[in-house]
Amino acid sequence: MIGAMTRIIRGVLMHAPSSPFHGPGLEAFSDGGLAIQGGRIVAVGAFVEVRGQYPDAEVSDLREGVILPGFVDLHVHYPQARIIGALGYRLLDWLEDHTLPEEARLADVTYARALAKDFLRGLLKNGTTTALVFGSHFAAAMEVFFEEALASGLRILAGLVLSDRNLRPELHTTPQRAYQESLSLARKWHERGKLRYVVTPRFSLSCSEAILEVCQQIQKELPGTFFTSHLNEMPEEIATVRKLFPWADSYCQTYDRFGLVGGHAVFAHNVYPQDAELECLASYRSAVAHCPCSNAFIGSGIFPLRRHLEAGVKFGLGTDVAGGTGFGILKEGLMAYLTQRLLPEGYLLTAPQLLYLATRAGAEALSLQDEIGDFGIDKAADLVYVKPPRGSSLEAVLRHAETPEQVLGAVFTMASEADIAEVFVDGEERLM
Ligand SMILES: O=c1[nH]c(=O)c2nc[nH]c2[nH]1
Ligand SMILES: [Zn+2]
Repeated sequence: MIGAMTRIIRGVLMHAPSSPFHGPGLEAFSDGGLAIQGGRIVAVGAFVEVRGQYPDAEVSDLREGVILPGFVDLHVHYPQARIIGALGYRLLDWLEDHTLPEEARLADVTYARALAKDFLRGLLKNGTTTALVFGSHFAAAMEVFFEEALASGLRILAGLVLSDRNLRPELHTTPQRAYQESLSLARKWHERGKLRYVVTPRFSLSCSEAILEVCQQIQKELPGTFFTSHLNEMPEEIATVRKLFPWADSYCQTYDRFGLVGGHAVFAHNVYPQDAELECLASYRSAVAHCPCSNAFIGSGIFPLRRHLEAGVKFGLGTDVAGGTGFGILKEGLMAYLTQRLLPEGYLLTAPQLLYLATRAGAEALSLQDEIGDFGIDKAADLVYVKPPRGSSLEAVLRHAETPEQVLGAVFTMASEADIAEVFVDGEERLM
């Protein structure tokens, strides 16, 4: 049935199907074609060749901008979509005075549903088609979140957030309730469409050993579920965790003791890892969500990117809204670049590496590299069309760019939400 129900997207195509940290990585087509059937990519290459394979296909001409794979956000908080931009805090007072009061409002399901819509729209408008989402402490808020996520068509991994100490009473659960509510949500939503369930203790600072045991139990009962939490974000936080878990040699061990460091685990931040913690993460093939805007915004510090690379720890990018500054993964790429420049031992990131971190590395962190992350054959046709408005400064720069690296460098440096002209999820336009 070659040619039937096929659509070709024509334009400047760029993707990073392999790691540009270990080879060239970038593949670009200045007049490319990407053929889609049933939401899947069936051909990619020079337009004339793809057109030759599918002569009857409908062609969408998107030659005024750049087409990239959908972005992957490895760490973003649903309850915090409306509280971005609080200046002047550090992590622990930001949580107590600014963030947890807002999270308590999700006890109201009507509020939670409206917020879920704002949140999912925020992802889509910024070109994020897959996200590992930090959820709410309220099971009813997670029910409506999953309903909205399913309707959005986005690939969303999320779960009920668990804590039983050091937050505020409304946000605390008990081990028994945590077990029952998590299992019930996971049984209903895990692997429903593109949704996946994520076991989510907030961070060791707010969890008893009994809660971490419950997390282990849930993962045993539901193999294939994911795991996420925070790790080594700030010195004050790390010192408190040390006091709460005197038997642990490291923050990472507070999770490892309960079997929570595994191949389906993503830890946010890891700004201050010990060497042994990097070895532990690498040996389990766990991943790290690097959130450079958040790390700067709440003053956490600069991510030791080179040490992660050298230790062989997988990492991708996260916006960490609302410790972060917005839903834009492109901005995270730029901030990763800028913060590394400021470190004497910083890693000089290239444009192809930023693209990889924004797309394929996120897919690998979630073990979804066979499904998303680049334009490989049979993958979901999740695409972002970056097309700056006529007369904008980015448009002028792109018009004069001579190489794919220059184009990508300008996109990461200058593009924002206003430049995301269209987002395709499973081959369908989602922004109008
Ligand atoms: O950046 C962060 N945002 C949060 O909401 C949070 N909770 C615990 N640790 C955290 N770090
Ligand atoms: Zn976070």
